[in-house]
Amino acid sequence: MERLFATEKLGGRSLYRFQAVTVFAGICLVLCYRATHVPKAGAGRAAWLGMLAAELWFGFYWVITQSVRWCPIRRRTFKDRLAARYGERLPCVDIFVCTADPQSEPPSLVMATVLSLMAYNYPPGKLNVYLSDDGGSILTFYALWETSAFAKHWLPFCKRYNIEPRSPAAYFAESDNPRNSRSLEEWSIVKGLYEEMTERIDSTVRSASVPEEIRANHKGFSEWNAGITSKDHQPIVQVLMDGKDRDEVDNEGDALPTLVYVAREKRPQYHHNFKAGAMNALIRVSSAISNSPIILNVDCDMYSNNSDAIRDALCFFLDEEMGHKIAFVQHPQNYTNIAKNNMYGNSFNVLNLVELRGFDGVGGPLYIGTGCFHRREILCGRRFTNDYKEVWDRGMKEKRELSIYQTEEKAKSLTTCTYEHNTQWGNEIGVKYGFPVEDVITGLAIHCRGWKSVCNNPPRAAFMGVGPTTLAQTILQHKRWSEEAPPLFPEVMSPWIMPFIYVAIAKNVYSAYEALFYGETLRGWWNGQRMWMVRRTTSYLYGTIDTVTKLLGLSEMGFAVSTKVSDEDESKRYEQGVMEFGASPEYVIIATVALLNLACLVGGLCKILTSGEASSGFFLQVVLCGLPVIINVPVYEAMFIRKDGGSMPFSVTLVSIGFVMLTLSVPLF
Ligand SMILES: O=c1ccn([C@@H]2O[C@H](COP(=O)(O)OP(=O)(O)O[C@H]3O[C@H](CO)[C@@H](O)[C@H](O)[C@H]3O)[C@@H](O)[C@H]2O)c(=O)[nH]1
Ligand SMILES: [Mn+2]
Repeated sequence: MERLFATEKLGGRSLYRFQAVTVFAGICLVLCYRATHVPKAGAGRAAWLGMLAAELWFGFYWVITQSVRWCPIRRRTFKDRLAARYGERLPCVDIFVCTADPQSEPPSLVMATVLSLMAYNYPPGKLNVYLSDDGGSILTFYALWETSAFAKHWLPFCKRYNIEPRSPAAYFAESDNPRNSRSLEEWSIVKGLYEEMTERIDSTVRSASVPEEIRANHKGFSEWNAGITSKDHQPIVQVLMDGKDRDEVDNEGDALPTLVYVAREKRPQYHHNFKAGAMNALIRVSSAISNSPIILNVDCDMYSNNSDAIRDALCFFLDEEMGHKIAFVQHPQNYTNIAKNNMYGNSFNVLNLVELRGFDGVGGPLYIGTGCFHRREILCGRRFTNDYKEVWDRGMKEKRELSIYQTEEKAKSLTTCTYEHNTQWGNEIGVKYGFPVEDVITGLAIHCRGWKSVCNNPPRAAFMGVGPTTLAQTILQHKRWSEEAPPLFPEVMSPWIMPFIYVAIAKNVYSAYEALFYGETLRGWWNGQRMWMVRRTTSYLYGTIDTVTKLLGLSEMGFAVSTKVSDEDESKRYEQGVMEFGASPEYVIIATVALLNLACLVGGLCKILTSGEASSGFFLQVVLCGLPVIINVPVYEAMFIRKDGGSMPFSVTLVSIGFVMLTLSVPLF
């Protein structure tokens, strides 16, 4: 039987492999140099030990990171074969969207995501969209209620003109007129309706309350009585559209997807486990309402950009030869709002195009929390066995046994605070608890149970999201995701200098080449290097400290939701590619590191000039300080030149100068 997908090796890897192997050889030589050049006690032994540790660590890092990049693969799907074999006899799909806070995640943005997912090119009766609202907010519920009405215009419009993308926000932002001139009149009507709806949602969110006359329109509003707060409320489950209801049709008389609002119970005395907790509540709520064998989950800012993505994913799951081994199909995270030249290093081209595919070549990519199709059974903890048969017609029943009201009540009982007590939820079942990167750990656990995963990256990206637009947001995100002395180097004329120079140059030149090859700019690569430095000294440091204090039981895990909007000045600077600083400890670290490098460079140059030591091992040290100084130019600008609202606050500059003087005054070894 013809396969539903093809796997191809990514070509052109010989250059890469040459680079990886020779750099590795270089690292070995560097270590040889260390081993044969041990300074006498007192004469820099401590610094020598520090360098040795750093080089050993780098060697280890090199072997680990290169092994997953060794043989990346690319997948291609054959949707025509899927159509020929199955027609519209396709499985039901449940789609989960998570939102947490109407202030940092504006409901109108979330609704554009919801609409894009409802509009998939897929039998609507088989689609079920669930919105989890961890903010438990009537504003979000109101926005979803508006959306259920607008969907009746939007869905037939999308299908008639076969438009892409199907997020109305992204679609109308793309151009001022429709690509298909036949649709002009309808295009204007739908656009008008969309803008009016967005305006109503935004102004309701601004006023922070829903007027009485609107509340009268749907029974769901009555859930919000006076006492409700986002941290203290009963479970709420409201089916806003029922795909199984024959009378529920769009403006053309076609069936509609099911649309459900979910706010799991929250009480201050119970831990809610953030997004992982929301996902597990959704798994159970959906099992009572639609129980589809396939689950797609996206973050609220990740809209569907390719209406065929479900059919694409099914080409993997339904493939006769491999499908039964595949637990999940992960799509890369693409962002629409990447600043010029990737200022904050948030463009993941290389990650998406090399690393996810590299993982795919060795058993499957990680689960990265969004843009991922799972099989329900496997997400719920099933181990791999060769004889497992998926029940593809799950959730297909024409009629429910319970009424909608009874179904909602049952679903509510599955999302109470105590439901999971003394169960395996969050451990063996569902998404794992206790890690800020719940997604990665959950994916690894699935691999440990014997399953494989695949990475799919169709030519038209399946999902598009909003990346962080300020430095603070980026540091925060990466924090969550992670939880000089006497001549140290060989002299310029010594042959020992070769491996040092080779490792440094080959690694960086190759990484720049790779970035260019995958569509970044040189500036973008350069900015990415700066962000690596910033992240290593802030996010990962904080993450490590957090993890250690948590292990010692001194603090608890948190999940700070990243903001999806920024103020006008901030956005302007973001668009112009000007970095945004502020007054908190991470900026002190950034400024101190930058100043220290500058001080070392100046010190080193002075020493060379005054004592003519240019031929000594100092040369490499100066280069090593010089590079970070060049990379840090935007930081010096923010400290000493810029005067705008995003420049480095004077207090931060002052404190970091203090730190630098303190460091330099301590005699090292
Ligand atoms: O208590 C919470 C906290 C967050 N979220 C949702 O989780 C998603 C991700 O949160 P966000 O603040 O956007 O974090 P990011 O760093 O952008 O998320 C990335 O990293 C997370 C792990 O740290 C993954 O879960 C995400 O899928 C991945 O996109 C959003 O839709 C939130 O609404 C909840 O539902 N409940
Ligand atoms: Mn996000």
